[in-house]
Amino acid sequence: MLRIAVQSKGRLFEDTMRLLNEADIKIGSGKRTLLVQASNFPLEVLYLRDDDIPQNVATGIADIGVVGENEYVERDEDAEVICRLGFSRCRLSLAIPKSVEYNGPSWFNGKKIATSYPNILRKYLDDNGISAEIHVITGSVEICPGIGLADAIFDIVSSGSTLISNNLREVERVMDSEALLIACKGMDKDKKALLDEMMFRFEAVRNAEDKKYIRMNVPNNRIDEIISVLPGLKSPTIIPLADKDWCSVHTVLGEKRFWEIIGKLKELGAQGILVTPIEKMIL
Ligand SMILES: Nc1ncnc2c1ncn2[C@@H]1O[C@H](COP(=O)(O)OP(=O)(O)OP(=O)(O)O)[C@@H](O)[C@H]1O
Ligand SMILES: O=P(O)(O)OC[C@H]1O[C@H](OP(=O)(O)OP(=O)(O)O)[C@H](O)[C@@H]1O
Ligand SMILES: [Mg+2]
Repeated sequence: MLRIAVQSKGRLFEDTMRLLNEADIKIGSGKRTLLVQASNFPLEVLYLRDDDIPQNVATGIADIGVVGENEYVERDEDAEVICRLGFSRCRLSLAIPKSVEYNGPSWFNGKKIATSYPNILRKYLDDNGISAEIHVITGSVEICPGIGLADAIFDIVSSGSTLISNNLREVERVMDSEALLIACKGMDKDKKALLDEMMFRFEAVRNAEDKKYIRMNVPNNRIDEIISVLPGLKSPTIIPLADKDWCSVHTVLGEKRFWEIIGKLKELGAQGILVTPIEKMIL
């Protein structure tokens, strides 16, 4: 049985549960139960505060865990990164009161900076030869300059709206972050096999994420031209229609050039173009 540490509530919870759900791993929603077993996969979920996830994984209390890169780097625990998950994207930045003039990182010399990430901040200050005081606070960091607790802050920024509503402006972007899947080093063979199975499923969902399955009717005399604009997996599927002059072409399109390719297909005479999402894709 593999044990995964998941944030019990907060920003990471829903996307982590969605990931497990997409891999067809079913977890009951036993409210207030902190250890829940999946009904169709040898996995149990240990719900924790995100701050505690790196240590619990490093010490093998949980075999794997989902945690923000910011927390993983801050805790500096001996767990390994298995993959980047692409959600909970944010950054750790330095911000100062918006009316104050800023002349570069040396501005922070002699200043007091409030943060929940003292280790990452200390490293940044040392790397840049800045001598500043760090005031550690576990939440509501953005309020600190406004109440005279600090001159500046170092905290998570995503849309920037929390900074704006506290009259702050971002001046240095120090680190980008996203959710990570981390694992205990030296997992045994059986657990490693379960992790590989989970990774295979995640991969199948991820491969399909920005892809669409498209079907269209095409006049036979334009098939070669149509195929030349399609970037399909190997080559498109072509199915004859009852009308002998037409056929149905099926393929997979990425979202990036989707509308450009659809435009070309229409120009080349494709009709009745159907677009459907793909749930999983095994390459
Ligand atoms: N505004 C945001 N946009 C995107 N990602 C964010 C944002 N705020 C936080 N995150 C990411 O989500 C993680 C969890 O954030 P959350 O605010 O739920 O943490 P928390 O309050 O420390 O929760 P806990 O109670 O588990 O300690 C952060 O460590 C960060 O990686
Ligand atoms: O740039 P923004 O989009 O405004 O996001 C940044 C804010 O989001 C997080 O807080 P959250 O909203 O999760 O509340 P919390 O302070 O209770 O964790 C983080 O601590 C910042 O305060
Ligand atoms: Mg936390």
